[in-house]
Amino acid sequence: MLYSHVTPSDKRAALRARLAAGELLQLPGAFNPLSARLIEDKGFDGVYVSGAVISADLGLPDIGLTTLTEVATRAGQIARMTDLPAIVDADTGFGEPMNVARTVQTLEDAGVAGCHIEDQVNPKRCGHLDGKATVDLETATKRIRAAVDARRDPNFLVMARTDVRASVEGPTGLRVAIDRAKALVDAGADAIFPEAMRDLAEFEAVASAVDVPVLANMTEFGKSELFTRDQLAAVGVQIVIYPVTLLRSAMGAAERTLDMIRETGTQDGAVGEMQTRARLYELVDYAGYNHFDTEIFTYRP
Ligand SMILES: C[C@](O)(C(=O)O)[C@H](CC(=O)O)C(=O)O
Ligand SMILES: [Mg+2]
Repeated sequence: MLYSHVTPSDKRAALRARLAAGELLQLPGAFNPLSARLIEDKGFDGVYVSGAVISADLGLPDIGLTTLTEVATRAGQIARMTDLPAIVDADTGFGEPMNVARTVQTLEDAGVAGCHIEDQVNPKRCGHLDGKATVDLETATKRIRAAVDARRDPNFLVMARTDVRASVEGPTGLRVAIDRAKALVDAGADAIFPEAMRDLAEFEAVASAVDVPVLANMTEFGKSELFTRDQLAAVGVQIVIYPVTLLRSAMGAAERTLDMIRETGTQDGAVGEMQTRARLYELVDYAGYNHFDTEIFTYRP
């Protein structure tokens, strides 16, 4: 009822413990606070808050137009609705090292369990688009060091994302990505997000080169194939995100329903696919609110 009863520091400690135990964690992207409840209800390990989704939700392309305030607010709204840890996409940290420090403290205050900071130039773009440019290693490591120094909860997970694998300007390629991943771990990164890996062998090469958890981004229509949990576990990946999957699914269903209403004059044929009123009420825990007033939950299916 109302919100998660697990504190942000307990969520962070739990996330750390599971990663330290060598588990593989699956984090679907929540496109709103309600979907975070669904992710928890279905037994997932955590919730991802995607920059691409926050941008798309606002009708914007994912090219660094969103602000720290917008991202932290949305991440906080999502994080507070679930007992699961939430990891948020902090893009480039919203500026250079001093901004990164402020970003980390703001995200800590928002109650998330961790974030990732990438080495693209400002303004960034979606990691699976062509034409990306990355900063030099010194700037990339400074961002991570600033993030690590700024956090007040040592369990807040600072993850470094490197986009060099598929960048066209600046250093590029798998070898550079691996060297950079190692340098980012030396700078204090708790985990590595190697963006736009081409195959399982590339994930394996990164995972075996660093002694921190590695994240695999299973985004659709991108540069990486969609591997299964077991395939990724076998090559040493520990965190898997499905960043835009639920938004794409929901928007696909919305489009089909709109077409149906236009074509047939009614949504009746789509009702079977919809989440029922009863299920929605279950997710928002209407019944729990009877604690305050027994007249609130009067709905019977
Ligand atoms: C993971 C990602 O950074 C995101 O914002 O969710 C995106 C996902 C996408 O655009 O499909 C990315 O750059 O990979
Ligand atoms: Mg992003």
